Amino acid sequence: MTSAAKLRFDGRVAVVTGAGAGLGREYALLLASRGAKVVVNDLGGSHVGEGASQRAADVVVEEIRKSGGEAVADYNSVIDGAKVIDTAIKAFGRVDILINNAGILRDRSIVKTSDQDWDLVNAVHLKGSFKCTQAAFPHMKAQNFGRIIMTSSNSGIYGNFGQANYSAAKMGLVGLANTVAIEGQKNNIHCNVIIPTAASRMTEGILPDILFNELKPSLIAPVVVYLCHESCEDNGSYIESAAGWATKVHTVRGKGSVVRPSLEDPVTLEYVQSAWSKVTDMSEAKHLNAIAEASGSLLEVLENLKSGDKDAVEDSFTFGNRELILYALGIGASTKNGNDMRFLYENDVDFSPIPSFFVLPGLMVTMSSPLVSNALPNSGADLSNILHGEQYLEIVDDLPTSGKLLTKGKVFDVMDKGSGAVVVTSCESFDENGRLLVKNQSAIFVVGAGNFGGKKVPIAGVVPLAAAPSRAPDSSIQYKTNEDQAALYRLSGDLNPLHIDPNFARLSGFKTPILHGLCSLGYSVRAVLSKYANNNSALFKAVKVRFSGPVLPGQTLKIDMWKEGARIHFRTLIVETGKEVISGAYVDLKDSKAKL
Ligand SMILES: CCCCCCC[C@@H](O)CC(=O)SCCNC(=O)CCNC(=O)[C@H](O)C(C)(C)COP(=O)(O)OP(=O)(O)OC[C@H]1O[C@@H](n2cnc3c(N)ncnc32)[C@H](O)[C@@H]1OP(=O)(O)O
Repeated sequence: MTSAAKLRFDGRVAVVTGAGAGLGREYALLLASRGAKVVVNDLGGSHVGEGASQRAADVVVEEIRKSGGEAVADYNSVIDGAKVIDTAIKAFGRVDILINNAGILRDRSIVKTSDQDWDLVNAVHLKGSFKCTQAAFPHMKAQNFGRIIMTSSNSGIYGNFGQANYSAAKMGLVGLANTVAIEGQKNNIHCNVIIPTAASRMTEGILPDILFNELKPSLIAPVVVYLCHESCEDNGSYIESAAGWATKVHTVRGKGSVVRPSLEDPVTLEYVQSAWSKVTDMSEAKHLNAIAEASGSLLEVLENLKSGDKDAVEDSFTFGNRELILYALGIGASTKNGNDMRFLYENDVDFSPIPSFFVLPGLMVTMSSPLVSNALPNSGADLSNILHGEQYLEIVDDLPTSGKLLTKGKVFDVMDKGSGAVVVTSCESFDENGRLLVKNQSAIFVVGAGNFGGKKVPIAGVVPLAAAPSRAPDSSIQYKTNEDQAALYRLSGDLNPLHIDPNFARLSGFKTPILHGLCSLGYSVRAVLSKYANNNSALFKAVKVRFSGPVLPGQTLKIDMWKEGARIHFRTLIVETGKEVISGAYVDLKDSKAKL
């Protein structure tokens, strides 16, 4: 990565503040060595802002002149920015580059920070940079060229104990740069931020020796001086640099969440609490380039609230081999069964997802949002009173073995069943190309939340159960679940403590933890697939079940099946007790000529 021509600054005039030592001195020397005429500004005070001496600036000017460069000294405080810039105009007739570098430290913990400590640090860093920039700006505008650097710090970006005044000033400089960059854009005036970590009189005693020795200002200077070159197109960038390394730094914003159900609703504390994990989720954080993008996305939020889908939520779901295999293990697939290898080994030629895996995106959206509790007028729903009542899953398009799905979910129906309320949610999951892959419809039985005067019967569109034929089952398969089945299954995403924590299970009215309904569903789908589809996932179209009774981990499931054309009716019983736990259920298979 070497460039043929040396980058030059001939004809350019640069003002470097605080150039008597450290970083500023390195900038001044490098600029001068590449042909720039340099104003070496330094008040010559101590690093805590005491005293003044012309020596610091003079020494650097002398150094530049000895090497054949052109430089003048300026001893003004940066707070008198007009005077600093005037030095450049008087000596060289123009100003092209301004590196706001001067700074002091007055470290104190917040309680001990005096007004004077606060004012002085902010005055030198923030006001000084403002005053110098303000004075240089009209000259740059007139010549249609300018390069301005603001010096920030990780102390501002991340905070640092004992540096409240300095942190505030350093973050203030980021804000100042943001606006100067916008105001200068049309006149080719670029303003960028450097976030240096350098060994200097300000960092001595703060950084460990081994690091301090490696943080030479000379290793940062080329990065900053490059930002000042006419060929550098960055404007409004924050560049962090240290020890011969540099990176761009971004602010990012999460995807966020609405914190009220609709435009007509107020924001309540409880709603905020229920949405908090989404508010603080940074997994889909993005950098925004302009304030217009920030306000534009707010308008979109308002439009969505206005468009009426007040209970609509969405979430992303990422999966790959690991998730598919973990799920298969969670519903009892085993390497002992050769035909299960396609679900357990990513290098198997027929590696494929067990289709019931795709209940998970819908489950995750439903459980991670306040959809269900917001659907109920009085009593809310929480993990202690919800049971999975029914599930419908339909595969719409070919299933991938990895990807990121966007799932949109909403409340579809609410019923008052007396002993409880039933909330039906419907979710659609799309791949990254916007292709609809699966539909889920779930009925959640909220124990004790009935009797609110609601209707009892479902609206059209709630997928009905289907009674099994009255003859004896055509076939049956038994699977013994493991004592730790729920402990394994929960790793696929449903972390409801009802399935693992004995105390929580008692709170929910069960003697011991019960198995996830979707785990029993997975076992049942495996039975149908193995008996009627040779474990070929591509033949699976849809499944509908009602969870009519709880299953305990360790119990044996018996799946009775009846084949009626492409529909396989089934029920699932517990062998040890004879109780039916899945009722009115069926799997619809695709025509057997479906592509494999
Ligand atoms: C995607 C989102 C997923 C959300 C997942 C939730 C998180 C998960 O971690 C939770 C779980 O996995 S829980 C485990 C799986 N589920 C179960 O074990 C529940 C088993 N079912 C029961 O115990 C009872 O059916 C019971 C208790 C549900 C109902 O029994 P009863 O109170 O005795 O009701 P009953 O008198 O039989 O019937 C009253 C009316 O309610 C309807 N109904 C009954 N069972 C239903 C069920 N499972 N789903 C939906 N509706 C149901 C009946 O039809 C009846 O209505 P109507 O009077 O109109 O005929």
